[in-house]
Amino acid sequence: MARKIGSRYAAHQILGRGSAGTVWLGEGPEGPVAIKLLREDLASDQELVGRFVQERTALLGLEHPHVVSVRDLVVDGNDLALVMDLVRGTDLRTRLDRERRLAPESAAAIVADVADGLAAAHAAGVVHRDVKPENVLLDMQGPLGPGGSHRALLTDFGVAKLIDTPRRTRASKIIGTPDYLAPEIVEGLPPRASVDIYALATVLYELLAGFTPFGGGHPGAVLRRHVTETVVPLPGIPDELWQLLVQCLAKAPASRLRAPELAARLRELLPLLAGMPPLDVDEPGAEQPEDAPGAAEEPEPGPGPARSGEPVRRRGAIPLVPGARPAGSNRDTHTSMRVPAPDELAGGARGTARAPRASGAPRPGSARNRAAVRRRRVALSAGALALAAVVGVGAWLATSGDDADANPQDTKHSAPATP
Ligand SMILES: Nc1ncnc2c1ncn2[C@@H]1O[C@H](COP(=O)(O)OP(=O)(O)OP(=O)(O)O)[C@@H](O)[C@H]1O
Repeated sequence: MARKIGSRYAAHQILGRGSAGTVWLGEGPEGPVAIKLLREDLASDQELVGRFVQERTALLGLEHPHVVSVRDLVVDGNDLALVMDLVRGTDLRTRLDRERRLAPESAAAIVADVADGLAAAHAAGVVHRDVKPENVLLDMQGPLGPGGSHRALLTDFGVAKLIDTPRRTRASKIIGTPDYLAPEIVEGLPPRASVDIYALATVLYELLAGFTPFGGGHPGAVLRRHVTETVVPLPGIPDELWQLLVQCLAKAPASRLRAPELAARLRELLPLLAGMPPLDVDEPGAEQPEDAPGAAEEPEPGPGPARSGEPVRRRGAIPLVPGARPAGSNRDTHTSMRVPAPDELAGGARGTARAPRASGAPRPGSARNRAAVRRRRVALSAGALALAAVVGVGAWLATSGDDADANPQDTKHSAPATP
């Protein structure tokens, strides 16, 4: 039976669940819609209410074929709901979990679409701050694009922010998902449009490789790698595409391309990439999870294909919403965390990021390598414990809100930013 949402909408069927609520297939006065309904037990949570309002605010007046439009915000008793354009399809994470890696042409076409959506958001003065495969929807009803890919749309502007909000002090809090966080965010600088480019380049790398360039293990180690490590080339990637990736993953924000240029450059590359199969990249170092603090108690594999054909499980993010992980979901969600001090970033909880290797090359986690890994782990454990102490789980969840230009959701104030 349909559930009424306010006076104008009815929710018919669950399409998916996120950390803060459920997305329903619904009906409104103008036809089918998607309705994101805040979980009832979270209705009194000002932080999450702020996210819903923020999403509506950020997208006011933004209409673009590669952005999911928000049509309405409904407040009705305990119900708080965002009414969005319905995208008939799936999200990019689901597709990536299913296929492990995408063909370069398809990956480039999807990322070009998202870059177009970002270009529109940036032109409207909005930085998304949480670009990741979970927040890209694929429209499977529309016509197919290059490489047989579906039109991609950027969604979930719940932590979006106006680009030029003045700020007085260095940020003390990080909002985002560790694997996709630009180094300047980790260093406490204000989020500019270039953070979205870095995150989107990370997504492109992930679509091609099956894992993110700096992900895996303890969140503190992931943050540090963004700042200190350089990305390792993917075997078999065409040089032009690699150069584009490297430029957009530059540590210096000013060196990255802007969104319209990224979209254009990717589209120029499509003929070159046409017909190329997915890259032959095998899983990164199998020793990865063992190095992480607490890894012994958590036998989950790191990024890369999971054992026994299970979907990939990524660690490294602590849900912003306590107890919010949807049943059966292995998704990370965005996180609110403390900015590490410079000396914390300089030291290493772990050695280097996982080096991609061509399929068939010796596995870093093989018996041959295990003794060396063990030796290295002993040497690293002191550093790992030190970093875990300063960037520990408790700190991530209990950050103090002294960020000078924090969003409503950052500081638990309820007033939304206005454009
Ligand atoms: N506009 C939409 N049209 C169709 N399906 C949607 C739409 N928005 C979201 N969904 C579906 O609902 C699911 C949950 O979306 P939601 O934005 O709540 O969560 P998420 O982004 O996966 O996680 P989180 O909110 O925790 O970051 C998505 O994975 C997608 O499958």
